[in-house]
Amino acid sequence: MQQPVVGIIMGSQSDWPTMEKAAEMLDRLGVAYETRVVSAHRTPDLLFEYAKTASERGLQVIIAGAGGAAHLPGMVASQTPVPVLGVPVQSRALNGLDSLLSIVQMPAGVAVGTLAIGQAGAGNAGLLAAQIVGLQQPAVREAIEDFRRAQTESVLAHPDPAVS
Ligand SMILES: Nc1c(C(=O)O)ncn1[C@@H]1O[C@H](COP(=O)(O)O)[C@@H](O)[C@H]1O
Repeated sequence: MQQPVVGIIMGSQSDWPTMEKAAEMLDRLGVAYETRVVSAHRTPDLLFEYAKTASERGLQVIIAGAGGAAHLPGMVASQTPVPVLGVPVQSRALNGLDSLLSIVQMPAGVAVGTLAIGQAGAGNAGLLAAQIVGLQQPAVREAIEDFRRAQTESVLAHPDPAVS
């Protein structure tokens, strides 16, 4: 098995239906990844250990998804030089607006690249992670170009909606 270069982490097992979209994208683009449940609130020691060892373990990007009081991406970013992409998971109470604001409003000096709420954001986090990894892996760059070509062809294959 290939050494993972992307870490997909999430605050709870309940985030997996969202975060699996990131995994699916990485599978499609041929990028090796690992998945873990890590929570700033419920498993703080594990969070610190995960973030502090990420770089030496070969991770090049971390995708962190969390919902509600979503402190996970920011806390991970504070403990590693590896770039962190944050995915706001859609919460039941506030539809993910709470998650989005928690992740996007980082203080200056600690960066998290924030994606859109929910599955679309998770898929795009996978794509963006692959683009970062692709800077050093030509095969991944080619897979991204193939993906884009297929996407364009699929849009063009559908007829335009009729105007009545
Ligand atoms: N936001 C966080 C963090 C964190 O930021 O560390 N840990 C768990 N959670 C979030 O709590 C929500 C509910 O979790 P449960 O479904 O386990 O109750 C999840 O969306 C998770 O990401």
